[in-house]
Amino acid sequence: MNKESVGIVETQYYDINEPITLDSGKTLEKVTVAYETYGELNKEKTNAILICHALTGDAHAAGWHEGDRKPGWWEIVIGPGKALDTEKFFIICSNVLGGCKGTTGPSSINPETGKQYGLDFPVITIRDMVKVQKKLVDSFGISQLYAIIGGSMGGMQVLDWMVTYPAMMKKAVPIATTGLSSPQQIAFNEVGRQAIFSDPNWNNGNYYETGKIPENGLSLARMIAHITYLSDESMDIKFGRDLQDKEEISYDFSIDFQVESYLKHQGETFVKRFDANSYLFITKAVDLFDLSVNDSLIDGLKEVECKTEVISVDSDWLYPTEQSTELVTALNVNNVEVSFSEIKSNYGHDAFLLERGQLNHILSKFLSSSTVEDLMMEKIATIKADADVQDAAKLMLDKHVTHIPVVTDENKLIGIVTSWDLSKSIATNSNQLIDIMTTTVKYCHADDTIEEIARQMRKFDISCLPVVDEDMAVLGLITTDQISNLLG
Ligand SMILES: CC(=O)SCCNC(=O)CCNC(=O)[C@H](O)C(C)(C)COP(=O)(O)OP(=O)(O)OC[C@H]1O[C@@H](n2cnc3c(N)ncnc32)[C@H](O)[C@@H]1OP(=O)(O)O
Ligand SMILES: N[C@@H](CCO)C(=O)O
Repeated sequence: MNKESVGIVETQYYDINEPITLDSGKTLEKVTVAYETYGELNKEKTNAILICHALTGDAHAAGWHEGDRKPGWWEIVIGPGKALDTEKFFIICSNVLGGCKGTTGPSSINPETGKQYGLDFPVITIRDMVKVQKKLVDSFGISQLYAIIGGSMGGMQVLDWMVTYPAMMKKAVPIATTGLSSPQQIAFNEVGRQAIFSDPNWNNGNYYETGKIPENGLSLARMIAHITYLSDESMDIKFGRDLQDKEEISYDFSIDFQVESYLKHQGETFVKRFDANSYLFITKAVDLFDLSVNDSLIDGLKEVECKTEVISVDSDWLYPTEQSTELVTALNVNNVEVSFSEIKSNYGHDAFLLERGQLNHILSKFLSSSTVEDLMMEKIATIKADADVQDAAKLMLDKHVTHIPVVTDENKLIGIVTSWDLSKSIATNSNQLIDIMTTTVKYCHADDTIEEIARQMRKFDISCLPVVDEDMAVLGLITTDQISNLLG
């Protein structure tokens, strides 16, 4: 285990205690979500980052499960000192709805029958996966994520979050992905599904009790898909035309080339870790993904509010760079603050799982906070000047805060009341907020730099500043604790 790792971790489980209505109109009465977290959630709950996994990933993004020979799938970027620095951020990653690694999916028990769902599991969409993730995020009491990040199908979830819950994140990073699945992407998924359907062991999805799983079909599906995750160049570098365990070609249909052996290995290891029915449902969700409205991604992304970094891979022919630049264009047209990076790699699509240096560089640059807007708490408690001191005290206890901006009916800042002011009220025996609140209140703007306001806060020895717009309307609060937490 290397010293930048989060170390030994365990998957946890969250039961959603209400039915989930899906895009199809069907309902899942009971959903369990498998998830892992790394790092600490700060007391303002402003440092959470949600990681969304790709097609066959799971909640185990970083660290080690006891006894495993490999760490989580994104160990290269998650951990102390890495881009997703667990000394600053609270990282959450959950297994998707429909998966087979702890979250409810076709291999889970259907409460209505007491048997595995199989094909009785409803068809799900990326939005349904996101809906389930939102319930998990809500369960932590997080009202806004600092960022949401994911590659491939994980990038689709990121984009869906940006559209469905636009105020739920400050920053988003969709990687090696698309706003809608192309015919070629659907075609590869369909070939994989047909491989599973054609395996007699698949038995219309009823194989859990027969003990005979559709290994051949699932393995073939993975071999086909795996080719699309590589590039011609990387295959050439890895294998060339080298022979596997033989000096000469054998003129039969046994394995001659290393690449054949490699693909066989990829297929064989995959069937040990993945459920064939999950593969059907999740690839279907990918195929159905389409954020365009009236055939337009510009219309589809018009609700997006957060700062976005779109990342592609130059050798990715499955989710080519053009699909990322289409996203960038659509976000630009919608006045979203968007930046774009193309990873230079010969790995192909899977580069988003492998290119440690470039990913750490791009992600840490994008995630580092430079303006008040990046760090401030939104959706904060405010109070009117005609309230009494007891109302303010109750609000502070309820919301676990020590500073409340005092505002007019139009939400304009006219003062601030702090826990210190409340003690003044006892000393002076005054019950009206107006008598004890501070009216010469210092404030800042969303586009002020963190350095600038940190200097101001030090100079005036204050630990909290209201953030206002040009009309003095309150937008949020920023505290010295948040600044020191997230700047490290
Ligand atoms: C969110 C997520 O995406 S999670 C899911 C990600 N994980 C996967 O997709 C798992 C399968 N995919 C892979 O292994 C991907 O290629 C990656 C990106 C994860 C890893 O890539 P790389 O480190 O370049 O590994 P590579 O593609 O060379 O595969 C190495 C494996 O092939 C095996 N292999 C290499 N050459 C041969 C060969 N000639 N014959 C047989 N097996 C071979 C290695 O022994 C190794 O096996 P192991 O994984 O069981 O240890
Ligand atoms: N190889 C990764 C990426 C696919 O997009 C996976 O299997 O999830």
